[in-house]
Amino acid sequence: NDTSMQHRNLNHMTREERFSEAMRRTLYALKVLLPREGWTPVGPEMKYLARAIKEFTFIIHAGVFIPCIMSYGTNEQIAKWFPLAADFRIIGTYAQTELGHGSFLRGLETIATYDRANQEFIINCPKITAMKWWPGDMGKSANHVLLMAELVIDGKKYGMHGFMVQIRDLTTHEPLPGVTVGDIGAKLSFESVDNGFLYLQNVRIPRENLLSKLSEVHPDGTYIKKGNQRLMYGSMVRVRVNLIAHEIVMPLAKACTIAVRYSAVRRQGLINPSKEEVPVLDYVAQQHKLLPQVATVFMAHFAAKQLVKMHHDYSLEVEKGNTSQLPELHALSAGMKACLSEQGAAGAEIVRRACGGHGYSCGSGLPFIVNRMLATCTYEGENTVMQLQCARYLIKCADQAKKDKLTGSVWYLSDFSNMSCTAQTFGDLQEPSVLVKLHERRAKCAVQHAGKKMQNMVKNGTPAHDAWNMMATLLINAARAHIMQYVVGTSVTYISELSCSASLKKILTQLCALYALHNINSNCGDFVKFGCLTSAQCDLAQEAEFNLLKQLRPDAVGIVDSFDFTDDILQSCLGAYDGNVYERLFEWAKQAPMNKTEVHQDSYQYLQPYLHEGRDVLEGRGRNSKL
Ligand SMILES: CCCCC/C=C/C(=O)SCCNC(=O)CCNC(=O)[C@H](O)C(C)(C)COP(=O)(O)OP(=O)(O)OC[C@H]1O[C@@H](n2cnc3c(N)ncnc32)[C@H](O)[C@@H]1OP(=O)(O)O
Ligand SMILES: Cc1cc2nc3c(=O)[nH]c(=O)nc-3n(C[C@H](O)[C@H](O)[C@H](O)COP(=O)(O)OP(=O)(O)OC[C@H]3O[C@@H](n4cnc5c(N)ncnc54)[C@H](O)[C@@H]3O)c2cc1C
Repeated sequence: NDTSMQHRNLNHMTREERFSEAMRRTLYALKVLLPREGWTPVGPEMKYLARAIKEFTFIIHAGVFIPCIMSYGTNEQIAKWFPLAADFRIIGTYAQTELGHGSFLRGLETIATYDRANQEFIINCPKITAMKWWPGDMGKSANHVLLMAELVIDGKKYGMHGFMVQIRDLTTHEPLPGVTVGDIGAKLSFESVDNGFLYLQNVRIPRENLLSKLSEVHPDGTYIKKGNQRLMYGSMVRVRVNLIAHEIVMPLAKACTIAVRYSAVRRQGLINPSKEEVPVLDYVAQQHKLLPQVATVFMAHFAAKQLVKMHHDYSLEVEKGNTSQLPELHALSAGMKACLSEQGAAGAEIVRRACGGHGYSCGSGLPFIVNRMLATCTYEGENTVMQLQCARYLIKCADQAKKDKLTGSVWYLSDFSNMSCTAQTFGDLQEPSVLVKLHERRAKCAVQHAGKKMQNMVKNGTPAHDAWNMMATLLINAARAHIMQYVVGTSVTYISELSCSASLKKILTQLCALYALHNINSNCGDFVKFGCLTSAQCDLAQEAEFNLLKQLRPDAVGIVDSFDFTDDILQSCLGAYDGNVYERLFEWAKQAPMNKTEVHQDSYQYLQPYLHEGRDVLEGRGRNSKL
């Protein structure tokens, strides 16, 4: 109810206005919501903040820069930098991606050369492709960067390391000498975020600015490794784990809330010619578009909770020096981020399109969500690259499964029990245990299929790297199958262990079955090819899905209401709680800057001669058109 937190109409603001407004709101919210001395980077308030501020800034500062200080800094470095960053007395970003490289980190070109005489690092972008490009909050806000650069000592390269580099004066906010920095310009979304470019030429930083938890450089230039170097990738694992909830589950929940509510209000056409126009939500085709996406919200939420728990447990182990869980966590987080962002972004577009013309209006709030979700398929590891990382782990585990009993998320690869499906009715295929088994079998076969294809190629003389490249599509499918079985399996377990009313558990179980069946029906080629289902059973799977749509239809609005988004957070004329769609759309349109005046003077000056000629002709005074 605080007017300072009320959303202005973002769609009718310029990019610069949105950038400033997001900064004002974020800092105001932090000041109001999170007392400074008690500020913690994550907590219930932050969850509220994430929901309450449709567009906020300092995402990378809070979500990546600060956690990286914790991950890569020594205790002394954390003691120095964390309090400054937590209180926004310095603003930072995570500068890794370059103009020429984003996925292939070993190709990054920014260099940090150790100058023994002065005990400094000299930072350089040797050519234009080495310029840092994309980091959020970097263009105009950040005065520091956590710069990922190749460490060089006496001409020898030591790989990517993290360096704290100040880029702007703390008094004037002007770029420091050797620093060229700015905003990269308009993007598909994140209008309020100043994703930036950063060109560094002979910028000097003290030796102490190498974040040294995992390695350090002594004054004489001696390089010391201090732990599992793969922990250097740890920040990306953490962000991938956490972004699923905030950038995939929540936006998809908003999109579903808007689309389902609108579909319950929008009447269009007839089902029974003798009856009145129906709400479009009564069309099974509309239910088939919307309800599986609603189910995806819940299943992705349950799986994400499990992944966050896994990351938390892993982090505790890392503190004890045990990094054995890292490979599995990397594979799972990379695969989950890729597959759920793919599903989520596609799902948001499906439900947007299901809202017809008004779904194309920014007044629906849907284009904002769709465009923003598209970015999740690219940042924090481009999806294809992430799916191949997941597949790399699966192929290794499949080889290991031939001699060992596997545990964790890949346990099913060493399960050689009979997995044939005996379903005789569509009801059998709504059983959670049957759906879990089907997904495990499909995943196991997909992984084995990809592995066998590569093995045969190598046996016939193809180099392993070429076999990998040529079978990439099968490997990506195996990664998707693995994640789907993980999502279905963890969701079934989560729901079974949930202490809630029987009626709620029934709905959640139906949603879980709908998610699994929609996935089966969308990939039935795999399920038949790998012998998981017969063609007749595929028909039953479709019947089972349609039956669930019918069962869930009456509760559809209640289910999305349970996401509990306020109208102010949704910012949607179609999804407002009162359902007054048309009045809200009309009011929203009238606020458009184009409607500030009845006549748009700039365009009128061009039109005027033509209008007056038309007037004269119609009033009998003018000459007829040449035509
Ligand atoms: C709200 C909006 C916020 C938006 C914020 C956005 C921020 C960003 O986008 S930050 C930039 C994100 N960029 C990336 O994610 C880059 C993706 N690329 C990579 O992570 C790596 O280049 C790679 C994993 C694709 C390749 O790594 P590389 O070492 O070059 O090569 P390999 O594939 O041979 O891997 C070697 C070895 O290391 C293991 N490994 C790789 N990554 C990780 C990791 N994150 N954690 C743990 N282990 C990792 C990999 O599995 C291999 O292991 P083995 O199979 O045992 O050899
Ligand atoms: C909104 C947004 C915010 C971002 N924020 C940050 C940030 O704060 N900090 C930061 O450092 N970066 C940030 N990034 C950059 C982001 O991390 C990179 O864009 C991402 O890692 C992909 O790298 P790239 O753009 O160089 O694409 P490339 O790596 O050039 O990939 C281009 C395409 O090539 C294909 N490809 C690449 N490698 C392979 C492979 N091995 N196998 C098969 N196909 C492949 C894929 O189709 C891929 O889409 C952000 C990006 C966006 C869009």
